[in-house]
Amino acid sequence: MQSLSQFLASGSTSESLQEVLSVTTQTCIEISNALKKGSLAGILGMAGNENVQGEEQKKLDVISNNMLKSALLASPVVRAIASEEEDDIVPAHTDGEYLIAFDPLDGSSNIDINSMVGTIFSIYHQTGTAPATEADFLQPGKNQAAAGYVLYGPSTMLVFTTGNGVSMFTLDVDKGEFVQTQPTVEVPKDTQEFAINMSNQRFWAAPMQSYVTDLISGKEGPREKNFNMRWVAAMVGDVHRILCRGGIFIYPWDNKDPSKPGKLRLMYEANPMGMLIEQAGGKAFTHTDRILDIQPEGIHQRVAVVLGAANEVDTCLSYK
Ligand SMILES: O=P(O)(O)OC[C@H]1O[C@](O)(COP(=O)(O)O)[C@@H](O)[C@@H]1O
Ligand SMILES: [Mg+2]
Ligand SMILES: [Mg+2]
Repeated sequence: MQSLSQFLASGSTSESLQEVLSVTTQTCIEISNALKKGSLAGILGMAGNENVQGEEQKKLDVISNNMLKSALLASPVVRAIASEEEDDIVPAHTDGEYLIAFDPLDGSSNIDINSMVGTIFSIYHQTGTAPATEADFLQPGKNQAAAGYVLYGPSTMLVFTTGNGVSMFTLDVDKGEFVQTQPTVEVPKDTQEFAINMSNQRFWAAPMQSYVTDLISGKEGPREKNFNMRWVAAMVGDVHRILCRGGIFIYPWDNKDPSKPGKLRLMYEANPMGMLIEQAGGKAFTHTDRILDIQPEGIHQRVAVVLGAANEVDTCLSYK
């Protein structure tokens, strides 16, 4: 089995992109090791701060953010970073070539119950002669040079794309390196499994209410088949399941909190996952637009997300 470094060196990935991927994934191995210690290392629980989006930070949100931030800022190929846990972008090297946006710990509410969490990253190639600014990050997701995540589950897995399909790697804990365990990934076009937080049902728009009502009506309803439901409460876990066995994941628009009509972040969650899903043959939309075409207006922008099995995404969006 190929190690990550062998895989990267054998393809067409530039040396500088290999460096960014290597720094990011090595740091994720360190995060994985920290997570394995859990309570023993005193790293669970609240940090006592809020992030820029008004969310309570867990200690591990802060720890994983600091680990990625310091490792990436030290790399000469990095031009700047943006993180869900940082108010503003952080410029690194003016002559660096890459902008990296990341969600250092996705699924924070799972940390204290020892359930799945992950790190999601999105990489853009961008050069310039002045220090990077927020405007440099405001590019549509279709410009991503690479995107991926590390899932900290029963095993630690790396899933990423550089625009030539998706491959999966598993952490060999004895060697401390990722090895390729699945060279190609394809999301089947049809599915009988959906993921949505049903507790928000009353806050959704009418078309989403109708779509989900039809799903749960099963064989006796208009869809004439039974659907199963799963919700990991960590997008990284739900998307991983879809890449492994198919399905549709939805975090729709809702009117629960008018300041957050979509919960998921465009730059740190929707764009990287959108690229992975498209590269695996699926679709990724808001209620109206292809996610990767959205021109971002701010680094912490939130969007509605409907992604996964191509035909099921089409069916969901056909409800008006
Ligand atoms: O609280 P809910 O509605 O179950 O939301 C879960 C969603 O929120 C998120 O946890 C948000 O991510 P963070 O943990 O990075 O804030 C997604 O991963 C997940 O899909
Ligand atoms: Mg997240
Ligand atoms: Mg997070």
